[in-house]
Amino acid sequence: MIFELDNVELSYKDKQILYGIYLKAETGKITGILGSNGCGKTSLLKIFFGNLACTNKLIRIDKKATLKKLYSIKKVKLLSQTDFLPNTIKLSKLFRIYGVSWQSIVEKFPSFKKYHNYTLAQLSGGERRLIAIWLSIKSEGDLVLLDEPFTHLTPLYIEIIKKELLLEKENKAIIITDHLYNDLIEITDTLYFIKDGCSRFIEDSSELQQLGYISL
Ligand SMILES: Nc1ncnc2c1ncn2[C@@H]1O[C@H](COP(=O)(O)OP(=O)(O)OP(=O)(O)O)[C@@H](O)[C@H]1O
Repeated sequence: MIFELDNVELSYKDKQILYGIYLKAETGKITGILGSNGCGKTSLLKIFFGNLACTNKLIRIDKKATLKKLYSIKKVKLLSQTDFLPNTIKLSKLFRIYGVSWQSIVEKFPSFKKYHNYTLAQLSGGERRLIAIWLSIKSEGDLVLLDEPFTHLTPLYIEIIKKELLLEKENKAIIITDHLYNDLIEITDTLYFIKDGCSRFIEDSSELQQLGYISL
C-alpha cells in the first residue's frame, strides 16, 4: 500500500507553518522525517492521520485521491508525543483491547512481566512510553505514525524497538520523526527534511550538515 501526502498548507492564525510538502510512505519501508524544533513535524503526522484540519492537503492511497480522514478508512496508528492511553485500565486489558499479546512484550522486556495487573498510572514515564510504542507498532495497522518514539527510552530499549520496527515494516508502512537522528537514519529507507515549511528528500545524510540541522 502506498500513502502520499501532498500540497499541505497549514497556518496558525497569521503564522504559516507548512506550504510545500510531499511525503510518501509505503508498505515495506520506514520513512523518516527530520527537522528543527517547531518546523511542523507533529502537525504533519496529525494532518496525515486526520485529526488536524489545514487549509489544503491531498492524500492519495495507491495513487487514488481521498478526501476522507485516513483513520476512518484505513487502519492507522498514531503514537503522539503526549500520553493518549487511559491511565486507569489494567495493562492486561489494554493489550486485549489492542489485540496485542502480553507475552510479546514480556519476551523482549522481561522486567515488564510483573506489570500484567498494573495500570499505566503505576508505571514510570519511560515505561508508559514503551507500552504506548509497543501497542502502536504491534497492533494491526496499514500505516503507523510515530512521533518521537525513541526520546525518553533507555539506549537498550531503543535498540530493541528499532529491530521490531524492521520486522513490522514487512506488513506496514511506517513514518517516524525523532530528534535522535542517528537511530532514525539507521532504520529508514526514505528520509525527508522539513525546513521553511517545505519538505526535501534527503539522499545522503551529509546533506543534513549543509541544511544546518547538525554541526559541520
Ligand atoms: N495549537 C497551536 N496553536 C498555535 N500554534 C501552534 C499550535 N500547535 C503548534 N503550533 C506551532 O506550529 C509550529 C509547528 O509545531 P509542531 O509541533 O508541528 O512542530 P515540531 O516540528 O513537531 O516541533 P518539535 O520538534 O519541537 O516537537 C510551531 O511553531 C508551533 O509553535
